[in-house]
Amino acid sequence: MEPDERIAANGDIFVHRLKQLTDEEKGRLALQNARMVPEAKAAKLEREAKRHWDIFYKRNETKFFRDRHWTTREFQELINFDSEQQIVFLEMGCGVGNMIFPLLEEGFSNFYFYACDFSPRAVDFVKSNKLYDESRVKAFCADLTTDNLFENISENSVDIASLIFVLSAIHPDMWPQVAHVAFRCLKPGGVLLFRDYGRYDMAQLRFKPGHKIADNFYMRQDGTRSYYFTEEELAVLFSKAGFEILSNTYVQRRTVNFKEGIDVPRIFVQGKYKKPETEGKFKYWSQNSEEQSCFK
Ligand SMILES: C[S@@+](CC[C@H](N)C(=O)[O-])C[C@H]1O[C@@H](n2cnc3c(N)ncnc32)[C@H](O)[C@@H]1O
Repeated sequence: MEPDERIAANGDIFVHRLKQLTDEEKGRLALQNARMVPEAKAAKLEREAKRHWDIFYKRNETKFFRDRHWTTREFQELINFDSEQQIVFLEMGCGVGNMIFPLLEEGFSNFYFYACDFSPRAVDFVKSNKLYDESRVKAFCADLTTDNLFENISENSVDIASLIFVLSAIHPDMWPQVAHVAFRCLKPGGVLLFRDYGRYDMAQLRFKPGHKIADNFYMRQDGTRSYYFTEEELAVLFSKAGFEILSNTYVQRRTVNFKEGIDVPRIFVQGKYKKPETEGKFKYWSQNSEEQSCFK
């Protein structure tokens, strides 16, 4: 497949390419279909999603995810502010705070941080971090597939929100609700920063038969789930929620762990989605006529 060029609402050109599968990789994906997760079990995983993540944090405590030190490099929106300007930041699905604590450490004295997750244990870990300071951070429990975020956050009050490796953990049927919650909490002109797993990332290709729930949606051994996105489906999802797509593209990175001798290529999708200054007035950038017809 040739790289595909598109022009974003802000005039940037994206050059991107969906990973090409080798025959061996196609074989592995076909094998995953041989034994799917039974429907009843998939429904139970959905009902117990919060419990599985809470057990995940009980087992792994704060040791699993690394601090996200790349965020200011990848998301200039975090640093392109007048230092006098007061910024309200919300991390949606914060886990143990691997995004906000590196920012707090770097200063960001004009930021007020909100951080929420539906796992009470994750939120407790955020609150017990030595950098947690109630005058600068508020962590609380919220399920992004419901409205309960608004018990702690007012609508139209957030300048920057983030969804970092969170949407993939949520059932696809619930994504429009999550996108809608993000849209509602942002101020007009506010931006949602997004990163998550990309289609045919090595973690997707590694699943053995017995783990696939639906197309590109899998169950891990510990009962948490993961989806692998194309950039098109994210563009459609967030545009339908009312966002202007500032950027939305595959990024290729490597996961490196020298101690364990690991160095593997990864595929993520990264996006910046803006709530228009005047609601309803935005340009959708897709040149795909089928997708465009969704927005007419
Ligand atoms: C892969 S972790 C990422 C955590 C953090 N954003 C980071 O980058 O380290 C996914 C997080 O999403 C949270 N999560 C999953 N579904 C959620 C939901 N419906 N509402 C709120 N949080 C959710 C999980 O508890 C977990 O902390």
